[in-house]
Amino acid sequence: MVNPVILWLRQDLRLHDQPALVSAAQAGPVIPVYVLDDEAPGRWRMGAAQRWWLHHALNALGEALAAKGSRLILRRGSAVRELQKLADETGASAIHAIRHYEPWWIDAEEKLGERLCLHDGNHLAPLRDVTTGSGGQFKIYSAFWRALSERMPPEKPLPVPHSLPAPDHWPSSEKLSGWDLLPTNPNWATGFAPDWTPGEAEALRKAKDFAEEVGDYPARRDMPAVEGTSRLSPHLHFGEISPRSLWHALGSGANAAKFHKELAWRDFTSSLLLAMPDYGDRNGRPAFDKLKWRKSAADLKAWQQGCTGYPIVDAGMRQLWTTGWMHNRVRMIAASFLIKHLLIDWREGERWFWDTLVDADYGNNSVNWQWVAGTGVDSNMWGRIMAPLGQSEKFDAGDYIRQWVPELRDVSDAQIHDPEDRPNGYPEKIIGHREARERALAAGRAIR
Ligand SMILES: Cc1cc2nc3c(=O)[nH]c(=O)nc-3n(C[C@H](O)[C@H](O)[C@H](O)COP(=O)(O)OP(=O)(O)OC[C@H]3O[C@@H](n4cnc5c(N)ncnc54)[C@H](O)[C@@H]3O)c2cc1C
Repeated sequence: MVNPVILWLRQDLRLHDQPALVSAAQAGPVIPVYVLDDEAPGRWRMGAAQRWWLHHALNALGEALAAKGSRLILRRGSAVRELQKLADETGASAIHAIRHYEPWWIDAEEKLGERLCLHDGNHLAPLRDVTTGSGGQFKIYSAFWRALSERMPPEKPLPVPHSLPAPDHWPSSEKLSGWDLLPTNPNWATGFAPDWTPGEAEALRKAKDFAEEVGDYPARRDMPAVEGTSRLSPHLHFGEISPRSLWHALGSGANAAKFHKELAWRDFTSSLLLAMPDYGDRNGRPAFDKLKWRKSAADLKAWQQGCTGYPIVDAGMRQLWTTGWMHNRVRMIAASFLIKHLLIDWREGERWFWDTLVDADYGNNSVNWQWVAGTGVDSNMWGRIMAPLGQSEKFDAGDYIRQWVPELRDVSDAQIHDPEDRPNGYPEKIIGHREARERALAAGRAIR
């Protein structure tokens, strides 16, 4: 009898280009398992919007595995404990998994020891190998990109194995419905379903469709009113499509060059976590530890609920609440507004995004928040204060605002970015731009 092997699935919920799956299938009968681990990440346990996604993604993966004569085993608790238990129960000889860079996963991987066979596959390149001349992690994206580009294009994606050998006896599995991942009472996710279909099949379909449009990406990616980006971020976060599959789906021509460069940001943020695992909690520049943040529950709530009186900010925050996603340009504007206009600690915004984004990703979220704040190792730009009204006009956000802020539905193009009359109870500005700017600059000067 050949001992089975465990395939430990995390943010790599796919069958195509799945090196851990391919190796496991070559080694023996495969037991695919997903462990819902709310212990290891501590305060970074999966947020509510991600849980909605996870429920549907696991359903889809279970069906895809069943079509191959396999199953998805579900367990809940500490991943290390549950995997050790499962290995003892089944006599599994090894655990195969794709490498991840969140600090809690690195810790779990170390605890599993020699039993664990790790494979690269969720990034464009193995990130421990993309280093500076002195062997450290890059702190600046442009330098990281130069080093990564030398290794591009990435390796060709692996095909789905023809068959998945099943064990003689399947171990027990928990029921997905028992995990209560979907919101009830109230069901705040009713706006998610029209926008999203979690799962590998949809991720691959979207990548194929986007290949037709990728040439327009540079011109359209900053315009929130048009669908000019791939909207693949939650699929990438949950590993329903691998970045190298996506790279190759779009071709290596000049058309896709800008997109490839944006996709590489994902690799950069994971790579930065290797050097600074607590980046989600700690200023990249310690000088900012002394910054006097304002504590205002009322202002934070106004921002979260999209009631700041700045239409572009409010549209973004309402898009986020309704759909679990926000356009990248608007994420920058809304984040800058919280940090600079309201002078509220970037970590408050980061936590809100963590709970409300379907694509919430420890590396991408923390690095981008710190980048906008100017507190990060990759930016020193406290003084860069985005002007929300100017940004709204520049990127032609009128129709986007009308879509997400119904109070302003009938406002003219001339008025939409900063309506003089505030129709239908739309609030006055929470603070004037000039006043906010001066306050933020003064706070920055005080820590010099
Ligand atoms: C304050 C703030 C917080 C953010 N939090 C997250 C987050 O939690 N999760 C997340 O995936 N992205 C985050 N981003 C980055 C970016 O906004 C999203 O990746 C992007 O909007 C997703 O939409 P898309 O898939 O259509 O992007 P596309 O433009 O189609 O890009 C394709 C992919 O490239 C990667 N990518 C693109 N831009 C970035 C970037 N700046 N940083 C890292 N990866 C990038 C993403 O995986 C994205 O899906 C954040 C940005 C800001 C300013």
